[in-house]
Amino acid sequence: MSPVTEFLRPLVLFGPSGSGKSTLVGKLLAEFPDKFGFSVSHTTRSPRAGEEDGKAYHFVTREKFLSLVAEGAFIEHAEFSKNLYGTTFQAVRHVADTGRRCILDIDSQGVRNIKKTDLNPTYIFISPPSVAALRQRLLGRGTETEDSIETRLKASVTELQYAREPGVIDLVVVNDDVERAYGLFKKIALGETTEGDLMPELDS
Ligand SMILES: Nc1ncnc2c1ncn2[C@@H]1O[C@H](COP(=O)(O)OP(=O)(O)OP(=O)(O)O)[C@@H](O)[C@H]1O
Repeated sequence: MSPVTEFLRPLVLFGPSGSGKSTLVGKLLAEFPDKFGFSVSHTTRSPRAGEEDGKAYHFVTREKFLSLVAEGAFIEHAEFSKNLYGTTFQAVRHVADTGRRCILDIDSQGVRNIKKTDLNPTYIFISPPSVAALRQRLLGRGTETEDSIETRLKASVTELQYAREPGVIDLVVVNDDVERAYGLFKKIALGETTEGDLMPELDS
């Protein structure tokens, strides 16, 4: 693979809610706005004022969305407040066509779906240093109820078990100190050869 083709392989980030995926991606996009990008999602919700079709979202009818689901066009899709949202394989490929590396923040089911395709991304697991730190960060973010934190912590066990299966991930980044974690994440994202962190035990 040429260095350019190698760089344009999508970058899949997964890891428990609160492990710091958005934080790390936010820093990367701020530092390198022209090198990386997100895919444009499909949605059945109506456009808000100023939202252009194909930019914020691909706005489609429910009927069209469901036909795309039937064709297997989506990496992942979900329903929120009666509207469907999803990421198509095509939208991810399109980012590479514009010369940027596509970043995908998805859960383990999305990873399983991508593994059935020829998209050939690099899989990075963003791990918290401990479950206690994860709980603390979810609390500190102030976006979750106590119930939602417990649900997210339970779901994190599934994500971790899957990440530990042989061959699932390429590299681990432990988000302990954010600047250290970002330094490693940046190297991987830019396609530099580097070793990842060791997967922490995370049993307590
Ligand atoms: N290394 C770090 N040390 C301390 N706090 C951190 C660190 N990294 C991120 N945080 C904080 O932890 C919280 C969770 O981080 P973030 O929202 O990036 O997680 P996420 O993995 O994107 O979660 P979700 O999957 O729910 O979107 C945020 O409030 C963030 O500011």
